Amino acid sequence: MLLGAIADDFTGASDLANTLAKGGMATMQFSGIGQEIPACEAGVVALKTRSVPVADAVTQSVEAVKWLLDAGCEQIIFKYCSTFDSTPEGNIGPVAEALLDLLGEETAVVCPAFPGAGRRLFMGHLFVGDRLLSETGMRHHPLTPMTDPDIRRWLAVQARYPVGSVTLDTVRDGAEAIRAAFAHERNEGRRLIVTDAVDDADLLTIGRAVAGQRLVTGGSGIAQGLPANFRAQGKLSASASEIPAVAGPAIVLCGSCSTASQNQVAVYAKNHPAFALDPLALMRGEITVDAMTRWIHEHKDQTPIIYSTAAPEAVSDAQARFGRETVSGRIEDFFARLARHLVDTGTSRVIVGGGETSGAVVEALQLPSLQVGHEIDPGVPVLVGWRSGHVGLALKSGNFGAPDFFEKAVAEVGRP
Ligand SMILES: Nc1ncnc2c1ncn2[C@@H]1O[C@H](COP(=O)(O)OP(=O)(O)OP(=O)(O)O)[C@@H](O)[C@H]1O
Ligand SMILES: O=C(O)[C@@H](O)C(=O)CO
Repeated sequence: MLLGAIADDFTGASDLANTLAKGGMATMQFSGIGQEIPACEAGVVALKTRSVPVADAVTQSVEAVKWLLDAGCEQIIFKYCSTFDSTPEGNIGPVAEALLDLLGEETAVVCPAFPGAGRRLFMGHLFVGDRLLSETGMRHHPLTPMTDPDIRRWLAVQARYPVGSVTLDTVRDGAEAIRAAFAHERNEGRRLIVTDAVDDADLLTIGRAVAGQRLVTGGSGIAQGLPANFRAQGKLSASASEIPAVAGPAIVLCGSCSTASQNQVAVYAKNHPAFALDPLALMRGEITVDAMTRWIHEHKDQTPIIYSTAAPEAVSDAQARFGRETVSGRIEDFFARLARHLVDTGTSRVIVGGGETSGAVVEALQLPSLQVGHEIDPGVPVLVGWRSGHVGLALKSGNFGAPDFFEKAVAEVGRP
């Protein structure tokens, strides 16, 4: 393995794995660490560290990176969300600083931009489409509400060391200019350097500038330019990886409350049986995995969707009654147990909406290694794992995908 990555959630991991696979690297996605490593050039370890306590996120990230280094990785990517999902405590700053220390690097780029999904960084400010981050639905995120679009200021609250900045004018001056700007920031004692990128060409330029740096941090966009650095050194094989076909019943599970997910659920529910999981009923123990499975099996020919997706007011109401972590945990746990029960009773294709939800589901399915296949929509590839048979998956980040994403995913997951 040449290039190793840790991602702070599972959909983020498959988003990054998708970028690396499209860049021509033989790529695997791992759930946690310690398993046997199949032959590959890039490996992305999916963690579930976005919303855990800071110390846990740091420990898990450091352990995973040590495992990747042992596997031979020359460069490490720390992948977080293209909407920089984090809180004033972390976890992006503390994890990035711990990795700098581990890797013996003084600086690392910080660039969440992903223009293909409308995330652009200009003058340190993050935009989603034509809106500042804090003016989008991210303001109401159930776990990491993003209320400040200035990534330099938001990261500075989390970080121990002063935060640096390289703006678009320098990026457009080319890779040498970026390297010089990084050196300047380092001399000023600034270690994490928020770097603007507005289009894919900017990300490719930044990719060239960070060739040879041990740590790169960002959204999946930052990885676009990295395969070329390894190819230029003659280190990549030419063969494309292939995934096996997976036939059999599919299920759609959505625990994401993002604006895009709300629309996608509504579109899918027009033509498929749909069950809205009510968090209050779940908390009262009125919905069981057994009962849900019976309902799903009755409708299995029409590929039903189960969703907890709800509007911000309903989410706040449930959180106010039971506490944010408690209600999130209960919903994630339900989806996880349901997915495991379904796969163990014949479902072979699982489409999940939401990063935390995907993490809970993949962990419950105990799929240590996932092969990365073709792209369904930007940032969402088809994945295939093994649990007493092949299991096809799509893990959709909350805000990714076209309105008809779930319909498309049902058609694409399982296709080799
Ligand atoms: N109706 C609800 N009320 C309260 N919390 C909910 C509700 N539905 C889902 N949740 C919780 O909100 C969180 C949503 O996070 P998740 O990462 O799955 O989606 P997302 O943030 O939209 O996706 P991504 O992280 O990929 O952008 C989960 O912990 C989930 O259990
Ligand atoms: O970067 C993104 O937006 C996604 O890969 C993600 O991490 C959402 O959970």
